[in-house]
Amino acid sequence: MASEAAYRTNVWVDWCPACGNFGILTAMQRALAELNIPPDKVVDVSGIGCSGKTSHFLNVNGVHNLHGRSIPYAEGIKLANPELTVLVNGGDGDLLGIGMAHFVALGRRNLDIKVIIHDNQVYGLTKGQASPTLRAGQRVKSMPLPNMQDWVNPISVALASGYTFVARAYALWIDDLKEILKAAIKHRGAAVIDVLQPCPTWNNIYTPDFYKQRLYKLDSEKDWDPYVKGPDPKEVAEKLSRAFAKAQEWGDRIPVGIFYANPYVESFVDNVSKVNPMYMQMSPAKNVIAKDDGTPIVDVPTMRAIFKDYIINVRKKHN
Ligand SMILES: Cc1ncc(C[n+]2csc(CCOP(=O)(O)OP(=O)(O)O)c2C)c(N)n1
Ligand code: SF4
Ligand SMILES: [Mg+2]
Repeated sequence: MASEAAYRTNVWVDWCPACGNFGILTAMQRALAELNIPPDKVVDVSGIGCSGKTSHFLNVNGVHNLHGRSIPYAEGIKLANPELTVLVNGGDGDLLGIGMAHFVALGRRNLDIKVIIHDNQVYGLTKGQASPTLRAGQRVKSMPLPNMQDWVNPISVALASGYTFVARAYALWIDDLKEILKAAIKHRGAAVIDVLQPCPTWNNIYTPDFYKQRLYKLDSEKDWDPYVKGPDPKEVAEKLSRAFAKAQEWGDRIPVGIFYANPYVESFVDNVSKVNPMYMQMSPAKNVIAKDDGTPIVDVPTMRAIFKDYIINVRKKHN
């Protein structure tokens, strides 16, 4: 097993004291260490926000990207080099506000990327405005008036978008979060973990005390089993309905754990491999793109040969 320290950078972690992001960072470092994934085989793409700084603090390849655009950037990385473990760390504003369309599109594609939502219900970096996960009528301390818009439920949106691994965790329950992260990373397909993350600086509603009184683990429910056991549409429908029903619980009791996991849906990489059987051996990152003198290599005959049969079959089907 690699050591947790191998995933730490020597950059000063400048989040506020007691910020829930510390728990998320530690859980990620431990999960990667326990899975023994070398840092150079992992990429973390993050957006803009306090959460966006994660890519500086996790010792893997990192991209601190444009606000809301981490998912398409991560998709490009994964498609160019499908052997990498690709993580996205973003805020609730970054992923469910400005970046929402990309969030939905990733679920639909089921591309093997792990999205970690730092869900603090505020725009932390810009001083505590309401984010898309703050409920209507709520007013955190920097808001002059209560929130006029209602929330989006990240679990319901993820289930409806087609994510094949959907979970919620709590940033201060580091061991549980670590285990969920490990399961998400091992899952072949698009995964999302909505991490409830206290922001002690701006969010005076969703505090550790609030969560302590309400959170319960889905695992503790009798007969809770979120994993689909086979490619049976009836079972899929039943597991999805249960997950949707659980996602509506947000009050005196708030569930955390894995809501839904379906390993039987083909990932986008599997689908691309069907179109191009040489994809894994010849993914874009493996291609030599220039000669020693810098002249670009465009190997049209090889590409044509790879796609010929596929194109003939498609034409036959549509003629
Ligand atoms: C295109 C663009 N619009 C707006 C901003 C301003 N901005 C910076 S961070 C942020 C929101 C951060 O909130 P969230 O994504 O929830 O992250 P947190 O700070 O809470 O971790 C906004 C609106 C920006 N940087 N770029
Ligand atoms: S503002 Fe909130 S989310 Fe940002 S670092 Fe401080 S406590 Fe964390
Ligand atoms: Mg936020």
